[in-house]
Amino acid sequence: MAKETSNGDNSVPKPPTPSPLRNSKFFQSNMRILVTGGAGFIGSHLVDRLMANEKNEVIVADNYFTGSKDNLKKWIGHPRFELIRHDVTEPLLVEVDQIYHLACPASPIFYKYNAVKTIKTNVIGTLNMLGLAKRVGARILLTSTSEVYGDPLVHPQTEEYWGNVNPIGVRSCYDEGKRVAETLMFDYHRQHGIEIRIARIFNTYGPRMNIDDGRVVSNFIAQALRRDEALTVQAPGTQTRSFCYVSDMVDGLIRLMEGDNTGPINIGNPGCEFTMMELAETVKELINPDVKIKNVENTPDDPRQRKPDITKAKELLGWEPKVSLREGLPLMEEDFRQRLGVPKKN
Ligand SMILES: NC(=O)c1ccc[n+]([C@@H]2O[C@H](COP(=O)([O-])OP(=O)(O)OC[C@H]3O[C@@H](n4cnc5c(N)ncnc54)[C@H](O)[C@@H]3O)[C@@H](O)[C@H]2O)c1
Ligand SMILES: O=C(O)[C@H]1O[C@H](OP(=O)(O)OP(=O)(O)OC[C@H]2O[C@@H](n3ccc(=O)[nH]c3=O)[C@H](O)[C@@H]2O)[C@H](O)[C@@H](O)[C@@H]1O
Repeated sequence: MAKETSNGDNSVPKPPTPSPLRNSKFFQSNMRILVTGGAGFIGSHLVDRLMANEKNEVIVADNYFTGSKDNLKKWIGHPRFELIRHDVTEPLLVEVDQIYHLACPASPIFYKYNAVKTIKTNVIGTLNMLGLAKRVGARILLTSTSEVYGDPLVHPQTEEYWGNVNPIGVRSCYDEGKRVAETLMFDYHRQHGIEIRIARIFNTYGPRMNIDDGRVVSNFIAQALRRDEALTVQAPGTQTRSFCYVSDMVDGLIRLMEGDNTGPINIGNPGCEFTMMELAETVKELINPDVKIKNVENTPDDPRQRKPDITKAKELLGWEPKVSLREGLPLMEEDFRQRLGVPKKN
């Protein structure tokens, strides 16, 4: 027997009818949102913000490589929340309206640990999430990175800058991986009409970063709080980063998802550009004036300068960061003190 079709010519199958429960009392939320990598640092803060809206139902898919259930413990068991142990390099079948695709190790130590897996996560993982978005008609946001600009020759970096990236270096699994992920997003958008959003995130810090994450802010705070450790400034110490507090970042990501622009859009804090030596001195001043600072060797291809031009974020999203580094560091210090069991002396 011929299949019933939408246009009567037997070629295009009719779309499935929505579940009869869709409009019943059992269907409570207006928006079902998937957050991949939601057990990680930025992801768990994003989940907190999304869960604060009672109209949202949130599903987290994470393989716990760098994330932890601990970051989500207040939501486990909540009727609007689900947590799935899942690796995005495998397909995932869930019915959702929006996908925040964050899954990917972010600290250089962790993304270099298994470089092949990192590139698979960026490429196959993003393909899988785009396939899901296509199947269910969901809008998808990719958390790309300022690392797509490589070791930038333009300062500050605008979204139009194509970057200066080593395609065969030790960081390539991450920065070239994210560049391919951006390409896939745009190809699915052009070819299949998928609604996409791309955020280029610049160095973000805050509570819940892994204590031994290896990134500079978490390293310096942990070193300042642990006895007999020095702040390890990697050579030459004049390299810069611009540090964005996590609540500002989450606000920017949600505005991008909710708005009308595909991006890519830089989200970061240009007001907080510091050299690594200046950052070490600020941590010393604010957290432990007795801590020593020592120079150590750097790793290959470390970008020498980085600062976002956020004109687009301001104009298109009405977004700009609010939290300065001097305000953000003490908030992170408090969280690290609790987790390390180092109370503040009065
Ligand atoms: N924090 C930053 O400064 C920064 C800057 C630029 C871009 N980003 C991007 O933002 C996202 C989140 O970064 P973060 O700082 O929260 O890092 P994070 O390492 O804390 O979180 C990443 C999460 O993804 C999960 N994950 C990794 N590989 C996975 C896989 N194959 N399948 C399922 N889950 C997987 C991890 O377990 C973890 O929970 C990443 O995509 C990262 O590239 C972060
Ligand atoms: O914002 C981004 O786009 C990217 O930024 C970071 O990459 P990176 O800037 O190299 O992050 P860190 O490892 O925190 O290094 C920042 C700087 O601090 C220096 N550093 C790091 C650690 C340390 O103990 N001491 C130190 O001086 C590094 O040499 C580097 O110059 C993140 O790790 C990436 O996930 C993210 O995509």
